[in-house]
Amino acid sequence: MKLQLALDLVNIPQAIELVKEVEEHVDVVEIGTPVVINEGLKAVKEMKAAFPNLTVLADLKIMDAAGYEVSQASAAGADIITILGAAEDASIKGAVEEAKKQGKQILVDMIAVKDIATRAKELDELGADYICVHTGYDLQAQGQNSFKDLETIKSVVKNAKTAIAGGIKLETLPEVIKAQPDLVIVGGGITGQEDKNAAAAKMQELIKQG
Ligand SMILES: O=C(CO)[C@H](O)[C@H](O)COP(=O)(O)O
Repeated sequence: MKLQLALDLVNIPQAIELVKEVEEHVDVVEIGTPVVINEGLKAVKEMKAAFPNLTVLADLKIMDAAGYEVSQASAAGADIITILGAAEDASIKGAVEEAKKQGKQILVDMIAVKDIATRAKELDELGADYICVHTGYDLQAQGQNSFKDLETIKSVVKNAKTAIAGGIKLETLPEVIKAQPDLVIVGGGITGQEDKNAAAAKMQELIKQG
């Protein structure tokens, strides 16, 4: 099980400073969608240049023109690129094919997918590297989470790794760990803490204990 730090509400210098604080305790650094919208793939490029040994995920949430967008994110240095599970199969195939060509990986974000079990099974067969259940900010605000959806994908997915994102905090992490995803994605649960290093360290400790 690995820990991914999601950076969403920062600019590039703030993102780099934040990673310096927690680098030793995280496995993957995510350049979040708002950062890519504000700063472009330059954010991925600068993060990879600053931390060449860290795995960098570009949270592009691709919906179309998938092969092209994966090729651009790969050229910027992303190791993992996200596409939406709601995208057409042709787009998923395009993303997977291009990622394979570039030696990169695809994480499929299940945000807004209604029939999680059926779609996860299909995405697994289409060759996704990761399938990620995700409660976005707008549904977190309504008190929702993805813990049940994680169990659902764990029961149907045969090849892909599983991931979970959306409002995970130190207090809720034990429940997530119980379901044994391959990747736990945490944004505000680390970046919103006064002592970010301590928060990331504690989370990584719990994750390592499994
Ligand atoms: O992709 C995202 C929002 O669309 C976030 O990166 C993801 O939800 C993790 O952040 P947080 O732990 O703050 O919810």
